Amino acid sequence: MNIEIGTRVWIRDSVHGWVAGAVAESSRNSRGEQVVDVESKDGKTQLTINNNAEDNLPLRSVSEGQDTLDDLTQLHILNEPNLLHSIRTRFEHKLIYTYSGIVLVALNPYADTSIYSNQHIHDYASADPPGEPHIYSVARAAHDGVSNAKRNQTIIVSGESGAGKTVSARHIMRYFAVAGKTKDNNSITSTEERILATNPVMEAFGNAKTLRNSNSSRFGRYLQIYFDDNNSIIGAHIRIFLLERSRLVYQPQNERNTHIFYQLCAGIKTDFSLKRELKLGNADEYNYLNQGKCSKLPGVDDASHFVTTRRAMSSLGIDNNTQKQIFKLLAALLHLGNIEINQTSSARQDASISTTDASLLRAAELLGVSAAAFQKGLMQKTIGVGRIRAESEKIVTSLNRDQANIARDSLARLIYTRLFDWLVIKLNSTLLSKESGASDRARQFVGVLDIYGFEHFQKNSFEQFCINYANEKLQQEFNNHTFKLSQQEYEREGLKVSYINYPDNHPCIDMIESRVGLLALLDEQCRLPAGSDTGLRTKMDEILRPPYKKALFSGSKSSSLDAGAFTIAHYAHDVTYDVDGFLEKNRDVVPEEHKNLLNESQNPFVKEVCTADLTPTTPPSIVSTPTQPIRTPSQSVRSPPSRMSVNGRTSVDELSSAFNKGHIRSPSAFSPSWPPASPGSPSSPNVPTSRKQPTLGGTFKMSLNNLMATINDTDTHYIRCIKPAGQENASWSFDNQKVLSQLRASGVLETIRISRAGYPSKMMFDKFAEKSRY
Ligand SMILES: Nc1ncnc2c1ncn2[C@@H]1O[C@H](COP(=O)(O)OP(=O)(O)OP(=O)(O)O)[C@@H](O)[C@H]1O
Repeated sequence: MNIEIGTRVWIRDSVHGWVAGAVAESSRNSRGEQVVDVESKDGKTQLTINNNAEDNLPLRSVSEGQDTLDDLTQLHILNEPNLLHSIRTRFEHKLIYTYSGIVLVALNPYADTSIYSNQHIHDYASADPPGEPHIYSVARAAHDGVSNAKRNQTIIVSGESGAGKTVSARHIMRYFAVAGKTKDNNSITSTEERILATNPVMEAFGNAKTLRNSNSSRFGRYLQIYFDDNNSIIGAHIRIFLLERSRLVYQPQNERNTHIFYQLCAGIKTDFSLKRELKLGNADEYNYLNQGKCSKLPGVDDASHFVTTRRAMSSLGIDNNTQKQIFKLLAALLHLGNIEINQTSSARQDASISTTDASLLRAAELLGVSAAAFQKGLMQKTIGVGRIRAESEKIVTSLNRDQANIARDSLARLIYTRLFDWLVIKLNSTLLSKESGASDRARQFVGVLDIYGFEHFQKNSFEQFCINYANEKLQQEFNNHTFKLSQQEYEREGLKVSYINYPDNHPCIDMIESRVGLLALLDEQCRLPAGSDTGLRTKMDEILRPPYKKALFSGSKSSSLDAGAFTIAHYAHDVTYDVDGFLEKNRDVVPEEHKNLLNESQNPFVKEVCTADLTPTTPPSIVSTPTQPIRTPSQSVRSPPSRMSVNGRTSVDELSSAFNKGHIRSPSAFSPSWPPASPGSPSSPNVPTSRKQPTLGGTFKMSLNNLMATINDTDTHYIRCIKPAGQENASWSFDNQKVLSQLRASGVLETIRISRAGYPSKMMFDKFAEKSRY
């Protein structure tokens, strides 16, 4: 390969990612390799051209209009810097959406753009929709898939925290609510109103202020919107994933608990009777709300949000009385967090709680349990020797203060998770009721998946592992889909491409979920009487290293990390995890005392939420009509229908069945016991998990596979949200490095790699002919 003088190229830059340059000089070294001097705004850079010229010195697109293309696959020279440059140039023109083949890249402007009016929806829903990329064109394509092709659709919205997933999902939901109406009659029917009302409710209970986003979703959600024969919306169904529970009892500096608690404290200030009944004060009086030191946020009116949440709950069939019961449970949690746990002066330093502790009395009253039983339940743990067959085989011991604090927090987390799951079941029963016959009329659905993006922090634990595992599964689905589309396109064009070597992340998924994979090893340790995190780490070295040693699994790369660290080479990034706490979180066992306490409650609502056999609503089982693939807004061809049927079981189902088998645990499949607990503490009884007892990792795997089965039966549309601004979230700000790392992690660049494996450059024939004349 010889690069000529004058060739316009990109060179790597540590600050900007890539900078533009041109080859100024060229020579050969003693090995015969070409050496070039590239001139850029920063001066001259010398580079040796080897076999990786495409990566070292990518060519710059210079043709007119290439830097504002609305579909990046039309780039004459498809490479990372050209793609970045185009996205950036469009963003500077205030164009936040760009197609990259089957993916809509959505940049968060952190500013009002006035492109989401009802008029815009009608325009994109019309017979002659605008060609400009928009989230509404993706929604439109999904709508067409349902109404014309009669196939189920999924819109996968992904991206890092603050990238705009929730806002995008809201826009998609609004599109469906408004698109079916005429321009003159925009009145939304009660069905659509109810679907939109799920947003304030789910966000109040599942979103929180974090450092990265003031309205961060602390769970994943798959919302299925159902259509009847006439293509009218008749209802919806929500599945939830991975609710973050640690936030309930602990918030880092400048972060908050879920919004509902602050809304409740602010909202009942003028409702004296409710305030008296709940005995609640200001949010900053509660340990579970004040740790982040931002219980009041400038510009946020929690009281008015409370009104919105209540109104939304009412329209979803949660009447005032039930709302009051919910608030009582929330208030009980706040009082629970304020119980003062001391230690006795005895040699054993047992935990002690005063019988007159006001918070204990209030929490006990609101939960409908006797204060004495409550006090006892928080200070003791029951352990058994071997398999417990009789009461007499149980040993009750006292906890010390730290252990009692952990027990108290784990009870709070359990109650909140159950409440969240109960709420989802409640909403689902209203969104698509069997009684009204709506579920029988359901024909197709559009699913909107709003899921957390890939995570790699300084310290990564079981939570990050689960999230990244979920992202691996989605990436695999994406790779297969993109690969199939490329093949179909080549076939259509009559091109013979015998083999495309695309990057397949199957080995990584296999390492996690195969019969001797990481999850199996984890479950095995959980079932061993002497199982431990270090035991797991040793097993991983023995079993995972040999087959996967090269790229996928390795011990810690950094000597500063302890022996518990291990690294997985994920498709997006290498992530080093800390094995500490994996067993504990995977077991997620509820202490005997907590089961007893909740079982003895005299409050019917507490019993219903915390101990009853929650029977979840299931979405109608609908199989997509096998038809010819349809086209996306960017003219890509959809994947052929798969033979899998829609799996009606929800994540809630799966854990509920675990519950039915006699284990009181959260029915949310993805609500692991986030916070680390000290070994041997009441929340981490070092008892082996029985074979029948489902583990969180196992349930998570099953739920992910169910989700994948659902998605695989649908035509998929991808929205990759990108947060282009730095930490301060400034409006219309674009940081090259930040965008690049998100493009890499989101799989947008993966499509390029797949394209490169086949025919990377695409040009219309007339353009090609014109260009070739020179
Ligand atoms: N299309 C948009 N136009 C203008 N502002 C936006 C847009 N999308 C997102 N934002 C802004 O960015 C903020 C964060 O967006 P959002 O809550 O949707 O992020 P997210 O990806 O769902 O984050 P998380 O994973 O933390 O839930 C919003 O509150 C809003 O201020």
